[in-house]
Amino acid sequence: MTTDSSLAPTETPATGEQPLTSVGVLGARGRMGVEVCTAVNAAEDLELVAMVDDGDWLFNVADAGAQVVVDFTRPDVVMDNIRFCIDQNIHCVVGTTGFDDQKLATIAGWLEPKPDVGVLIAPNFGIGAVLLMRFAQEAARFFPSVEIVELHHPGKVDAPSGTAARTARLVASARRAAGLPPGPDATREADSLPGARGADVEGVPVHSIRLTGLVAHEEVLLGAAGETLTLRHDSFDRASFMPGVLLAVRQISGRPGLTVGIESLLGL
Ligand SMILES: NC(=O)C1=CN([C@@H]2O[C@H](COP(=O)(O)OP(=O)(O)OC[C@H]3O[C@@H](n4cnc5c(N)ncnc54)[C@H](O)[C@@H]3O)[C@@H](O)[C@H]2O)C=CC1
Ligand SMILES: O=C(O)C1=N[C@H](C(=O)O)C[C@H](O)C1
Repeated sequence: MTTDSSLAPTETPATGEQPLTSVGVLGARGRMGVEVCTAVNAAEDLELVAMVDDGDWLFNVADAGAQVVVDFTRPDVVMDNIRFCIDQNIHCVVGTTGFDDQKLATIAGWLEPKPDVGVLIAPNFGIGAVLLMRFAQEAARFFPSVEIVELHHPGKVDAPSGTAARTARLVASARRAAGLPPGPDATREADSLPGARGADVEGVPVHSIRLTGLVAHEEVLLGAAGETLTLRHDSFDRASFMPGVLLAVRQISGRPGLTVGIESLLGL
């Protein structure tokens, strides 16, 4: 195991005499699951011991002795998977989206009697996306207008994206802390078609685009008198998420309890 936060996906820390960390992947046949299995297989300090997808026996991960489970499944099944892992004393690294405060509180409750088990839930493992969220949070109080556009492949099951929802919440919270209204400074009252101004996440409009050819992209547009600032992140390939996923897999056993986002792992 390493605490090295170096993020090159192909870089494998020297293992010496250290035992391998056993990893199980849930959603192993999905777009992200396939990529995670490849990344774990390529890491010399990790061992892929179980690949589970819909219809497979979930106990496979426990039977195979997984110490860490990585979940990239669906918002409607992920809570059951996390509950199972906690019950089995297996650490959990979760990329699946769809978490609100209530679900996070439920997981924290499940973890109470299990002080050694770690669950990390990150709406985005891409380093650039994490930085985009941080930059948006920093910029929010300087601009009266802020809107978010997220753009994804058409197979995505949820909208808005978990990343966009979290970005909006972080922006709204930064604005509240500065004594500002959540934004935007434009009205929705004259909209002739419902939805024309996007979804409202804590007062921040979020617009979702689904387009063949895209992978995962987000823009935060901020406006003030006579100027705009556009922050944009693009994941052109799912490989972009793997350094963050592997970092979390390597660190989770040293981080018991619930962690949201990989910011703290990156020293942010
Ligand atoms: N946090 C991050 O950085 C990222 C998060 N995601 C999120 O990850 C999730 C999965 O995304 P994709 O891989 O694109 O979806 P996908 O639809 O390609 O894959 C999901 C897989 O989960 C499987 N599955 C469904 N129910 C299951 C169950 N009960 N047990 C085990 N496997 C089950 C499906 O059969 C499928 O193979 C989504 O919520 C997405 O938003 C995606 C990319 C990056
Ligand atoms: O489904 C995806 O593809 C992605 N999902 C995550 C999200 O909803 O934010 C992360 C990234 O945007 C890719």
